Amino acid sequence: MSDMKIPQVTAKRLPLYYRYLEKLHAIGKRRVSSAQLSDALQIDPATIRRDFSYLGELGKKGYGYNVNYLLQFLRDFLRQDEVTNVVLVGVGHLGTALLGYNFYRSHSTKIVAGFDTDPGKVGTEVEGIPVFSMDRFAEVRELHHVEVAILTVPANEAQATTDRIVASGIRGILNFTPARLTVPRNVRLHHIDLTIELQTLIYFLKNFPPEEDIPLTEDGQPDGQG
Ligand SMILES: NC(=O)c1ccc[n+]([C@@H]2O[C@H](COP(=O)([O-])OP(=O)(O)OC[C@H]3O[C@@H](n4cnc5c(N)ncnc54)[C@H](O)[C@@H]3O)[C@@H](O)[C@H]2O)c1
Repeated sequence: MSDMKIPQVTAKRLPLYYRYLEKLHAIGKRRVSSAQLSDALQIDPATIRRDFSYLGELGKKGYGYNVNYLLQFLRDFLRQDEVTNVVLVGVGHLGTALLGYNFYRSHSTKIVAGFDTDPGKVGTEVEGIPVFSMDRFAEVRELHHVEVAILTVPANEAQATTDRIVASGIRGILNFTPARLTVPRNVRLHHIDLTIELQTLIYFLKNFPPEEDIPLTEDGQPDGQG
């Protein structure tokens, strides 16, 4: 169904419709008219009708659209149910916090397993997520079709761990360690360095103070701004 040819402008609007329909569904609404959708999303009703016409016979004249049906249709179309499984390596302080967070705002990403070398952690569950030994990495990765790993091991373990998980089939790494990692060209590496983020914030605060910090002249104009 998602291979259906629809104009790009329409395809871009589909997630907007989807999110709004999800809201309607959550409050128990069963029907919606193109005029109501138009009001809520600020999209011309004719455009909405045309967009939906690309998707097939979805609405009846004078009845509007069935929220449930439309939602299911768009869900299939957008494959919103498809979840990307992710693993986390290094279930320490930061790793535990991230397992607890588990990207709860996204329905499409989920940490399915943690890995650690500490025998005291292996075989336990942290925030309901099982922790495995590194020996089982390849097996668990394959079982859950995981291509993305979050790295929260100590910096001096980061490169060796990276080499190991990449050899097991990981193709994307979110690196929270301060280590500068080397990966093959077919692996995507994203680095999150909280120290640099914090220092950048402090630098900007010092050198480019927010508006409120600019001293005002007596008549309320920013000082030295003419
Ligand atoms: N804690 C923070 O606020 C914070 C913030 C930013 C970045 N970091 C970085 O994140 C990383 C983790 O920090 P932390 O405070 O959670 O450390 P931590 O020592 O609490 O946790 C590290 C975990 O990794 C495990 N581990 C060690 N070697 C391993 C290996 N080879 N394979 C798998 N697991 C291994 C340890 O057993 C431990 O559970 C560090 O590199 C740190 O610099 C931490």
